[in-house]
Amino acid sequence: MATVHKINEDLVKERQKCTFNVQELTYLLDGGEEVTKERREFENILRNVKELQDEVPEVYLSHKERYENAVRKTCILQNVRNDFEKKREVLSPRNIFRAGYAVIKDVSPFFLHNGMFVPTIIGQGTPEQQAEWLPKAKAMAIIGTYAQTELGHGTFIRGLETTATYDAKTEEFILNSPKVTSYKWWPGGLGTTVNHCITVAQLYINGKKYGIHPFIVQIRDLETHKPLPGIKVGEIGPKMGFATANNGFLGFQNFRIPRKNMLMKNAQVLKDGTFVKGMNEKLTYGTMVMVRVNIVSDSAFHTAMAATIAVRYAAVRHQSQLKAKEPEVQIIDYLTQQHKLFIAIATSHAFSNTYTWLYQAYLKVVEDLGKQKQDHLPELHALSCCLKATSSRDAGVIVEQCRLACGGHGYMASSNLPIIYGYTTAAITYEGEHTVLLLQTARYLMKAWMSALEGKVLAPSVAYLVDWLKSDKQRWQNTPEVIVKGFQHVAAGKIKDAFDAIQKHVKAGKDYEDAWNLASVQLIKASEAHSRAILCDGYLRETVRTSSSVSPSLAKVLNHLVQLYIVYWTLETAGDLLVYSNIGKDDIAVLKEKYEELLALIRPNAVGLVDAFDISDEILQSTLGSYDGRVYERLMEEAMKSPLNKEPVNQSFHKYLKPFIKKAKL
Ligand SMILES: CCCCCCCCCC/C=C\CCCCCCC/C=C/C(=O)SCCNC(=O)CCNC(=O)[C@H](O)C(C)(C)COP(=O)(O)OP(=O)(O)OC[C@H]1O[C@@H](n2cnc3c(N)ncnc32)[C@H](O)[C@@H]1OP(=O)(O)O
Ligand SMILES: Cc1cc2nc3c(=O)[nH]c(=O)nc-3n(C[C@H](O)[C@H](O)[C@H](O)COP(=O)(O)OP(=O)(O)OC[C@H]3O[C@@H](n4cnc5c(N)ncnc54)[C@H](O)[C@@H]3O)c2cc1C
Repeated sequence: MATVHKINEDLVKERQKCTFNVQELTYLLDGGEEVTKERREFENILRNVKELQDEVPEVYLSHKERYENAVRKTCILQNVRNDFEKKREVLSPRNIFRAGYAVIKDVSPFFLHNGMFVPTIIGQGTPEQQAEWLPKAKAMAIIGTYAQTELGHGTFIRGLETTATYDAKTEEFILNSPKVTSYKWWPGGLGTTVNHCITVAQLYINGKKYGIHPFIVQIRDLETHKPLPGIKVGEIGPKMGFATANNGFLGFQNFRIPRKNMLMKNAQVLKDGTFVKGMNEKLTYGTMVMVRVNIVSDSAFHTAMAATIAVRYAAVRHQSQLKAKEPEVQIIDYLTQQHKLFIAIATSHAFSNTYTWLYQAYLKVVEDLGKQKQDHLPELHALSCCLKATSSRDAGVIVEQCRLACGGHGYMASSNLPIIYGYTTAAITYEGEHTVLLLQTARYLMKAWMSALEGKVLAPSVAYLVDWLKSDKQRWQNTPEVIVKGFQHVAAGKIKDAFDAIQKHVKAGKDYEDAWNLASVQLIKASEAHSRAILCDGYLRETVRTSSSVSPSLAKVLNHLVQLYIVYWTLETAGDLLVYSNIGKDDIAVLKEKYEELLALIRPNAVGLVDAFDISDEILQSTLGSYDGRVYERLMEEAMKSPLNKEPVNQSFHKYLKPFIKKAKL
């Protein structure tokens, strides 16, 4: 029988202090009691699968062993999931995504199968293609990835070099990787796991180039798993994180695939080689839009993980005295510690709320596209780009801040903060590099500004530009609503400045593209300011909306969190607000006090708030963040698992140290 340990006394006291119902908040964050129950049930089943327990912590395994262990466990996870779904409803993707952390610890080699391969078939395939590939893909009879990036190009996908040349005689495409730079590079699971992939390649028909399109390609034999003739595939080697994601490379040499393997929901190639244009060529980029939306949710989860670890640890950890002769204090009682941590909790809520409305906006666009309507696509693209960029970047900063807040122990692998940092920061680069995505949003903002100047009606997310042009700056008040307006004024002011800078360069004789480049630092600042205004506005609106449907005690805490988020960012961007809004120095002084008040109000609920994220110990994988708070015992237990502690004297002593010391004595 498993030993039951006492919960750390500080954590017991913290939980007693909590002023709201933790369970109620968990249900709210999950999207309903049923979702929470489903998640807990599934996590509970996984907890009891003996084969999923690691005898040796993964960190001590070699690169190869780690990967093999991840594949072994991912297969078990998939089987458990299948059994679960036979008896009950299909698990929500977010619940499987969370459970994956309990099993794989790092990133699953199947990550891209569920995350991009299946969604691309759904988003880019015709009904016939879906009927052919989806059942096999969903049942995992075939396993796939998304192979777009190449050694030479990741951002500029119009520059991809893999070619798909149509041969009308055989009704096939011939895939080729003409140069080393045209090799696919990065796709998760490609290294040694998948047997299929979506390959994004330049289409050629009768010597004419038709741009990039997605193709389903089988790359390995389904029986032997050997690469098919004409395929060169392998793993790219160790990275900063993503240790078990099995990222790979792939090259083609006259590799033929049937015509029906080009995903043709948008553009089509007919048997005789006629090219039929799609409604909008950018719809080929649809999977990326979907993943960018999902990354906002991932960022919320990664931030919640780091906050849970660091807040519980801060409640357990005592260090230094505030007053002489008094006991050492819990480090969570240092205001500087609260400053580092409470924003982490609020940020996770901000991203969850943002994801909720952004995902609805995404679904609406998908529905519209089904009716051949694409009016909201540019706005969705602009929003998904800047919110992916800002949420992943903020999450990276927050996770690192949480690590620093745990002092030396945060640097331990067993805290799990390094792995969380690895996958959080990867998201800043993948699915569209940070700066590049901000610049995509900036393109939209420049057009919106021009439309505002022309008096046109703007899309809701940029409608504030019209208000800004119409009215004088509003009289400042230190209320969340007026502060959000202030963020909109900053965004509008920066958008105007960037626009004017471009115009200035153009007037001075520069090409528009050069003028754009010269103004691009201002453009990304405008995009960042726009993101912050959107995040604060959306978070505030969602909080007001949900507050009416939850208990008053919870509504109060949610209100403290949203205020903290807004005031934190006011103080962080005070310089900008002073330039672009009516805020005064005195208002900032008042807000500094307000911020300290909010920290004090949140303090008794800090542990309750991270408990409400309801991240099980198996998912958290952290010596510092476990529910029972046995921090020191767990650190010691984990240290004892080091292979170096398995023998009293390591052989290197006899081999190297002893002769070395002897020589030194002579
Ligand atoms: C253990 C079990 C686990 C189970 C798990 C279950 C999981 C389920 C839940 C899953 C949750 C999360 C899953 C996450 C999976 C994450 C996997 C991550 C791994 C990483 C993958 C990758 O990185 S894939 C590769 C991504 N690559 C990129 O993002 C490339 C970035 N570059 C681009 O997008 C383009 O090249 C760029 C947009 C920068 C430029 O394109 P270009 O064609 O040159 O266009 P422009 O000239 O700049 O613009 C022309 C106009 O087009 C408009 N536009 C551009 N893009 C879009 C678009 N996507 N949609 C609409 N419109 C677009 C642009 O705005 C311009 O318009 P304008 O009017 O002319 O201004
Ligand atoms: C962990 C991880 C997993 C990945 N998984 C996959 C996968 O499964 N499938 C897949 O296809 N790809 C994958 N990728 C690749 C990823 O999508 C690309 O790395 C990403 O899109 C960035 O492209 P890049 O590497 O070419 O960077 P680059 O574009 O070369 O960026 C380098 C620098 O140049 C700057 N830059 C580039 N273009 C511009 C511009 N127009 N204006 C201003 N600055 C610019 C960037 O801001 C950046 O600072 C993965 C990457 C990582 C790190």
